[in-house]
Amino acid sequence: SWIMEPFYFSCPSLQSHPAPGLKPKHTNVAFLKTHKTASSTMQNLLFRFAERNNLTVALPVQSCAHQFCYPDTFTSHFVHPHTLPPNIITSHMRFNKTELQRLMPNNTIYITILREPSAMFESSFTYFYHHCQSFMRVQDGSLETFFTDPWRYYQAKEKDSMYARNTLAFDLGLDKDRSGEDEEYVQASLAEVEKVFSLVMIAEYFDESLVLLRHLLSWDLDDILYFKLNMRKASSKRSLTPGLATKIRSWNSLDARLYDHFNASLWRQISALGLACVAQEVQFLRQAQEKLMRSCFDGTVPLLRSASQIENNNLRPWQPRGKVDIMGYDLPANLSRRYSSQAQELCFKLIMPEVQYTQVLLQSQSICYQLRSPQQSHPLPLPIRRTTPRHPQVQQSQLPPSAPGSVSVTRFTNSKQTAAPQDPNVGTETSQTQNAATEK
Ligand SMILES: Nc1ncnc2c1ncn2[C@@H]1O[C@H](COP(=O)(O)OS(=O)(=O)O)[C@@H](OP(=O)(O)O)[C@H]1O
Repeated sequence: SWIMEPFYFSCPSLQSHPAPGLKPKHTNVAFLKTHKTASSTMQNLLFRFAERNNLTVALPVQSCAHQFCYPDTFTSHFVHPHTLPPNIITSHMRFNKTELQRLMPNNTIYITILREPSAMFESSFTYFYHHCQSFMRVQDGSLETFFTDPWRYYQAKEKDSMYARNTLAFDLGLDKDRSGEDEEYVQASLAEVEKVFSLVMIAEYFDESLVLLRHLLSWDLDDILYFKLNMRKASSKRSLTPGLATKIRSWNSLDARLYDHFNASLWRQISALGLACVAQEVQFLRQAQEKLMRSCFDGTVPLLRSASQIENNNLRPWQPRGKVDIMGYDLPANLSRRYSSQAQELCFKLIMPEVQYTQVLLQSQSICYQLRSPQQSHPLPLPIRRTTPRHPQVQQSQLPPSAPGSVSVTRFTNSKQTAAPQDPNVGTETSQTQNAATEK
């Protein structure tokens, strides 16, 4: 355990959720991974929980890359057969309640996460600038210009237009082109989301949301430890004037209504558990996190780096094209001398980006599938439709060699490139084109 002292403290139980530890951990979870909302951090936490508890994570077929063929509406055909029947599902998708309910066990708990729309849109505009026609039309690449006349740049029918308006509503399966002033539509949507999702986390109160999650699922504090992933470098961010933030919220008015509603309901749930008590759990969580960070990073601050500076391919986050810099971590070289392989694996997985972790999990689950059904002759899942790897830095050859049993972290930690680190932004022409066509 990485917790400083045994974690006896717990908020008093609610009738709806008995205190964690008083009933078995809930293991069937569907997390709707919305865009630019801290969802990769949350996905990593769920992947690790699944691995620790031998659970099956539904993963996309290879032709969908690492997301369920987003922005198409989710169907169970997008799920890789080697990842069935699932306990957990967490990769990007456009939500489809009926299909998910068909796929997931009956007692699945549905959760999702929202972020304040102006902050979310600013992140999305930078990240998807070269992957969304509506943004690319803005020649000077500035948010201010987009908001001089959004209708001039936005085309509702384009396949990638969901990045440019009400992305959160779209991810939830709603109509991104309805206004937040359409009261009937808003009320029906809020009611539907409330009916399906037991918890809507809020990125600005990520730790408080995790405390609620821990109570909802009867998990331990250890289960909600995380390191922040998929962060932009400070120089890739821009601060918003109040005027611009207001324009962004009004353009994304459906997202704003969703956010305001679920932010208020998060705080009602926190109050019901006890404000002081949630604050205390948050403090324990942060202390445990700091201890874990110091342990993984040799007692120093984490080695937060731009992708091009990360030597280990398996730790490089995917980089969108353009000027945005997505940060990742490198582990100290001497980790293997100081820790057991289990501790190294924890440190490694805590900082493993979405694309690589998805591939690692698919491979390890496929191996388990082979062991369960030995008549299958292929050691790796065969792609339904062969595609060029979506991210130039993640090639099939970089996958760990397949071997029965769990994937060993030492294979990853040794997988530094011998040549100079490759700039992940520089791919072949084919892979660049592929990125443009299919990227997040
Ligand atoms: N724990 C926590 N709390 C608050 N915010 C966090 C956290 N972890 C990640 N982040 C921020 O979330 C942004 C990335 O979101 P996603 O991982 O959902 O993006 S993606 O759609 O999967 O690409 C990205 O925001 P920007 O840096 O503004 O782009 C991250 O910095």
